[in-house]
Amino acid sequence: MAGSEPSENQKFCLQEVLDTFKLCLSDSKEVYLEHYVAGWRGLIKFLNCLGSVFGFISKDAVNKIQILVNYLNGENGPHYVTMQSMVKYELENDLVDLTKRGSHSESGCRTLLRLHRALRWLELFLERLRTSTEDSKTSNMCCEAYNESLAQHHPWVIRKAAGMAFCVLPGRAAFFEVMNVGTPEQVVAMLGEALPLISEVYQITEELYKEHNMLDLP
Ligand SMILES: CCCCCCCCCCCCC/C=C/[C@@H](O)[C@H](COP(=O)(O)O)NC(=O)CCCCCCCCCCCCCCC
Repeated sequence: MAGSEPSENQKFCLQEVLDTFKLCLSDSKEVYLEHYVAGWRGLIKFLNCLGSVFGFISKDAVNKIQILVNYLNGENGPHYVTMQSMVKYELENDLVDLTKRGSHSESGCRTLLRLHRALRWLELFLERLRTSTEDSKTSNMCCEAYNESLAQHHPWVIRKAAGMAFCVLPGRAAFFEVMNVGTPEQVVAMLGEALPLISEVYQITEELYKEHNMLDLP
């Protein structure tokens, strides 16, 4: 179960994240929540390696992951096996605040939407990393990816705090080392393998939310 994944403070390994994203899709292209959440847990490990400045980001992500894990392990767990079944179940049972925050402010659907938007940031950032050169700045790549995605959903104060955190990101070489893959060439190759997987999971989720008019859940 997702709840028994290795803890967030263990050493990060990109291969592991890649493996969990590979497990995310069923034959019929449904997204397994258990593996999606495990993928995020792996990524949070990375964030935790970067230091306490990123604590406020990792805290929010961990909190959201925990909400989903609680549903998954709860009495209605079988409805939360895939994103598709979760959406169906929560909508059919009026468990989602659709226009303004009310009694379902922690629905699975709205919680997952926050992670989904962050996955777009990840996709854009990793693509920049993959095509970067030795003198590229991780802080610039991260900031550009953020402005093109998540920033549009964040209030000024969060954007400001995120911008400050980006400034202390390690340089490209140190960043690649934390990824724990091998030489920069090997990192780039693995990013090339990971990106299509992440991108497919993102697209499927995006379509699902669009189909149900849920891309702006409060
Ligand atoms: C590597 C550098 C990491 C930079 C992370 C970039 C994302 C910046 C996000 C800033 C979020 C700030 C925290 C608060 C957010 C919430 O307000 C906001 C809205 O939630 P609400 O509607 O419940 O209020 N929450 C969110 O948008 C969810 C944010 C989740 C962020 C997860 C970021 C995980 C980063 C993992 C890094 C992995 C890098 C891997 C490289 C191989």
